[in-house]
Amino acid sequence: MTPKVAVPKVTVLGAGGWGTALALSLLRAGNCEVTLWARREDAAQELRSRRENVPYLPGVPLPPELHITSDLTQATAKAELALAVTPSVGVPELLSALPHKLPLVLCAKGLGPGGERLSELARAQGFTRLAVLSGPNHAEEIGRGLPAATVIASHDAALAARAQALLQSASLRPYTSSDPVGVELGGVLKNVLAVAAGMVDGLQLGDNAKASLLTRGLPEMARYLAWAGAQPGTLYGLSGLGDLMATATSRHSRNRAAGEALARGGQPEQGGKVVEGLRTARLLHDWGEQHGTELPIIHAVSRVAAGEWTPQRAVEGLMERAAKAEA
Ligand SMILES: NC(=O)C1=CN([C@@H]2O[C@H](COP(=O)(O)OP(=O)(O)OC[C@H]3O[C@@H](n4cnc5c(N)ncnc54)[C@H](O)[C@@H]3O)[C@@H](O)[C@H]2O)C=CC1
Ligand SMILES: O=C(CO)COP(=O)(O)O
Repeated sequence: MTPKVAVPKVTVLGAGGWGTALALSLLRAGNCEVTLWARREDAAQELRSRRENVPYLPGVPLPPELHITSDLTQATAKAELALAVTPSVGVPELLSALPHKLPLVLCAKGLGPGGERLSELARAQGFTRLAVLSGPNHAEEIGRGLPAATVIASHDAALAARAQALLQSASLRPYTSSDPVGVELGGVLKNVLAVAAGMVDGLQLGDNAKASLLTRGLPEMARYLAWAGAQPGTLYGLSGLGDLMATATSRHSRNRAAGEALARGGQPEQGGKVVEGLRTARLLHDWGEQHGTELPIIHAVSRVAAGEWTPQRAVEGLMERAAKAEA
């Protein structure tokens, strides 16, 4: 009799749109058993009974083999790997409830309460096996199995390769990277520029304005990434430019839609869905002031999001800056 080979178990922590899409991606890859953890038992029950994530990923069936629980101990007990996919504000609480030996792939695109990288928070809490996953990946498309690429970055090459092997499928192509700082921050900063792009859409300023704004946003991203110690080329990969292109132009992007709503005088956050770029804009704005670093577009988004400037005032402010060379 051939001995039974244990199937690896992977848990996805966070049952919003992105957590659900990643759980489906792991199932499609077919190399592990997958558990999806929801913070609230009523949400877990709803997912189990409807077999659909109606609030966050409607129209995508959840197959019967997807385990769903709100019991964190049960979700992580036998997991060889966990994907942390709550919004960034929920990450500190999640980390404090997890065993430090659990290998973690951080998938949120936001910063900690004091502007820390989420991987910095995790390391400070005692986690040693850490990776980040980021790229041009709208949950609405990945959830439906449309083809996409992403990046899994870690100083722990074996962990990045393992996560890559567990996620690689006909519809998702994960690359590995040894620059977790650059990969994590690309997804964080592009959200702010996506809000700005949404404002351009809302104000109907045209394609030239949007291309100019996004291109001039890149040096702002580069300044922050350089300060954080990222490798310079990472900004121009999938997790930087790639995600910026996807988010700033997509009908799916909550960040872009939030900017559009702000420009039209509406509410930026709708349906309980997280808009990371609004909070990130303020944290980066504060960092820029502290370090004397010019971040004019990020600064403008932060002012508009805080209700301190009108979107028109932000445009004037950007257009009336002193003349300078492009570099
Ligand atoms: N939606 C997308 O296409 C993508 C999202 N991301 C990032 O993934 C993270 C999660 O985003 P989504 O899944 O889209 O969010 P979502 O807005 O679809 O859902 C948020 C989920 O998190 C839960 N939640 C809220 N606060 C929580 C907390 N304190 N602790 C635990 N759970 C909490 C909510 O109940 C809900 O299930 C964000 O950082 C986002 O930027 C990254 C790539 C793609
Ligand atoms: O990060 C994303 C796509 O890569 C999702 O962007 P939004 O949060 O703006 O929807």
